[in-house]
Amino acid sequence: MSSVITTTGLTKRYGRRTALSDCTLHVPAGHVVGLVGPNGAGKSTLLQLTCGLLTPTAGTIEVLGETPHTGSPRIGFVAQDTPVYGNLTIAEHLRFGAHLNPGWDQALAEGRIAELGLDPAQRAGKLSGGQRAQLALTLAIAKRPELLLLDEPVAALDPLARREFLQGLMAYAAEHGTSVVMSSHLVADLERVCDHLIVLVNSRVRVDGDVEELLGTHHRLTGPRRDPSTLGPGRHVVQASHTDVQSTLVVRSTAPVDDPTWASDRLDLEDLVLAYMTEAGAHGRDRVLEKR
Ligand SMILES: Nc1ncnc2c1ncn2[C@@H]1O[C@H](COP(=O)(O)OP(=O)(O)OP(=O)(O)O)[C@@H](O)[C@H]1O
Repeated sequence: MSSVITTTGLTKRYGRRTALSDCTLHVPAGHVVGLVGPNGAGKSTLLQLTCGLLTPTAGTIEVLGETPHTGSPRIGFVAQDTPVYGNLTIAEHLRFGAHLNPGWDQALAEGRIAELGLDPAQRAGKLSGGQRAQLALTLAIAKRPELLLLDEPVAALDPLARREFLQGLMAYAAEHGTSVVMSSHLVADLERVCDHLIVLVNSRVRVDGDVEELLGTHHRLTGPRRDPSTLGPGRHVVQASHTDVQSTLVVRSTAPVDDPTWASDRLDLEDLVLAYMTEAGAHGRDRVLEKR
């Protein structure tokens, strides 16, 4: 499977602060990828490295087969603060986009502005936060990029606008074969649209995989209290909590857990992400339980 983003040992430090550490990833082409993690985990840093706005401190990154550089017409990037020019009208933004981008699709841009009910003569500075986000997305997709990078694109949108935005994005990506990487804290939204998930915690990649496969291999086990190390080989305990009498584990395992004293449930994506975030917060390290 071809990759749109390949990183090896990718590390970014700002002075003494490490924003991204030893990150090795293969983001498959033609997918909608969710990028999640707590505040400060390194999501924006990874997206900015991907579009060439930042350069690595160590390690390598290749995007669409080349070293990323700013201004690439092959990459559309919508930053977290959805930058637009307050004094320019929407129509002027579109003209600016057409001037800068050889593959600019004016009909797509105008059609989207009309669908959103926005007046092309309106100055961007007078738009609401959600409307600015929609304008920024329109500018990014009208470039007809091969890869679309969106940093918390739905944060400013109301629930209905969010659903419409995500449905529109999926339809667009499927129709044009565009790869999308989208960061968000709204994991339930991502579960509806993403088929690949990356979880960053404490500057490190904790999960990188196909959503279906992740949901199929993670389980919540509940049973009488015991030491999780009795689970056997090949089981990665992501999160463990105990009362006096009961243990609850979130486990990653390819083989079924055949001990009948455990009750096993599937997780949704939000539970899965929270398990990785909670465990990292509590212990800050992996706990892989292998029987020797
Ligand atoms: N320009 C900068 N100078 C110094 N430190 C920075 C800079 N940008 C980010 N950082 C630090 O790098 C770390 C990762 O930040 P980043 O913005 O990538 O996280 P994030 O996962 O996108 O967070 P959020 O969900 O809050 O947007 C944080 O500790 C942040 O304080």
